[in-house]
Amino acid sequence: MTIERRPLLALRDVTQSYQLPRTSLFGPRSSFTVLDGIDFDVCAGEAVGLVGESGAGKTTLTRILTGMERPQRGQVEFDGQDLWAAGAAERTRFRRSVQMVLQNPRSSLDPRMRIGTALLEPLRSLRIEGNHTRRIHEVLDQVGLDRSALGRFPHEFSGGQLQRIAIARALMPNPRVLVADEPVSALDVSIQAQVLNLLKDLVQDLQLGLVFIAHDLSVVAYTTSRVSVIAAGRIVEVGRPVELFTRPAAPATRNLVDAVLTVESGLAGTAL
Ligand SMILES: Nc1ncnc2c1ncn2[C@@H]1O[C@H](COP(=O)(O)OP(=O)(O)OP(=O)(O)O)[C@@H](O)[C@H]1O
Repeated sequence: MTIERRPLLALRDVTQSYQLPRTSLFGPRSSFTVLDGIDFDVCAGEAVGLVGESGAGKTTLTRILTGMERPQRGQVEFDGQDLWAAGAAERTRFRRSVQMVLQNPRSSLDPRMRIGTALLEPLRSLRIEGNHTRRIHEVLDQVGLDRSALGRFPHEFSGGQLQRIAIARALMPNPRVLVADEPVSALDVSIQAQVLNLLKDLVQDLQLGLVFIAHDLSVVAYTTSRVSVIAAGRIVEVGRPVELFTRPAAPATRNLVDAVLTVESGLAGTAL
């Protein structure tokens, strides 16, 4: 018996291009295709990875996936509904349901705002009503932070704790999908695993969909069960991370794996 996969969030045949500036006063404007026929999805309780060289299109894909940019062609589907064809109520539901975790919590959290206020902020901006204090306590428990954090400022926390706070902030609207763009690359290696384990636990416990973008292939392999490789705006390979990274088929995947091996052999050659 085959179990039907029902994606929570999906891109279907998404294409995006940008107009380039004219090279002469009356010359034609040419365009640059950043994403070309992209299919990408995530189900509830699933962590999927997105890897690709710099400039491959990851940021643009993320902006479209989170509704920040409208694709020129193709669909963004959330819970089976076309985001850009949906009405205002559906759009609002989407904005609450898909949240981002950014790379550097030191720059994504306002240094002058106490943590309690920072956690309330998404509820205010998304006009979510209810018992906010109870919600804050619930979310602090989910990310393993003490309530004493609420009255403190960002500079009083370590990088790992701050990323927990940033994850808590993303969880406040009770999303169904988290999109994490390099969530541990600004952290010490020793605490990266703690944040990755937290994300993995949240995927299981809350049945979240997680889209995980990172340069570090070992981090992607640890966190996700399926990876898409993007190169020059196209998805060139999809598979289970360990298989993909040990037996890459697409040249772009091979390049990513070779880049890791080059760095590792370079490090092995340095006298520490
Ligand atoms: N608004 C824009 N106008 C023109 N070109 C753009 C625009 N946004 C992105 N690009 C180009 O599209 C390509 C893909 O960019 P994108 O930022 O999505 O890549 P990326 O994979 O996220 O790279 P990185 O990992 O370096 O952030 C790049 O060549 C970039 O210069």
